[in-house]
Amino acid sequence: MSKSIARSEKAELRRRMRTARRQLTVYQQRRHGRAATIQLSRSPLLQRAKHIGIYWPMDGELDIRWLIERFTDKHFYLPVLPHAPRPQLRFRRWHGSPLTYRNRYRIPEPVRGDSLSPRRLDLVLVPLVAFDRDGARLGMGAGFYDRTFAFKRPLPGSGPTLIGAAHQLQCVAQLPTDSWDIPLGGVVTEAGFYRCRRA
Ligand SMILES: Nc1nc2c(c(=O)[nH]1)N(C=O)[C@@H](CNc1ccc(C(=O)N[C@@H](CCC(=O)O)C(=O)O)cc1)CN2
Ligand SMILES: Nc1ncnc2c1ncn2[C@@H]1O[C@H](COP(=O)(O)OP(=O)(O)OP(=O)(O)O)[C@@H](O)[C@H]1O
Repeated sequence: MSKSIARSEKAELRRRMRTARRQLTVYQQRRHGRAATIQLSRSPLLQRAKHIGIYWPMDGELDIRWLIERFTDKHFYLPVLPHAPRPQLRFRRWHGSPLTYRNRYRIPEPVRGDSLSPRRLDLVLVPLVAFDRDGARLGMGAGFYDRTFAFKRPLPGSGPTLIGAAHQLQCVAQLPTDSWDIPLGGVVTEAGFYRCRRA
């Protein structure tokens, strides 16, 4: 039996995982990013997808931007923070070129380009702070991805498949889940590509 993580330990876990991933060397970062990109490249899920949500890595997150160079026939989109009153992320087309605008968390965003409703993406590669084998995800704590993909809750097979992307060290024993959490359909790390049971 794997040990469960108590709800009260979430903040501490977030701090610990963010520190651990930031402390990876540049060399480890590159190796993990390349290995995970290769894992994804082999997956029929990625091969079949046309419209793919990706992210601009920050704070030691796994860097899988090589996918854009490898799959020039696919359309990639970056998350754009919502403006009140709408609480969901939008996804804007990105061709891989440098970006100058940064949002309030200092994460680069494209300022022009087609945006696509999150429902119309085929696959979303989701950044995360920690994950477990069942597809539970701990994020930065603002609930953006959960709110954006809340429409999947009553219909888990609808919309895009959500695949977490992380370093293997971000894998933990069972995370506590909340009613609003949207489970991941899988997770990719430098060590492999796991499909999860719950989604
Ligand atoms: N690369 C990447 N892009 C992403 C996300 C992510 O997790 N990773 N997001 C996933 O949801 C959204 C941004 N979510 C975020 C939520 C909270 C904080 C945050 O708390 N940042 C600071 C403190 C806040 C501040 O400076 O005002 C921190 O580092 O603690 C950052 C991003 C959209 N884009
Ligand atoms: N579908 C939703 N409707 C309303 N509020 C939501 C929804 N999903 C999440 N939230 C809110 O977002 C807050 C943060 O959620 P949580 O701690 O699970 O974020 P996270 O998944 O770690 O962060 P993120 O997705 O930004 O990386 C929760 O307190 C909750 O109130």
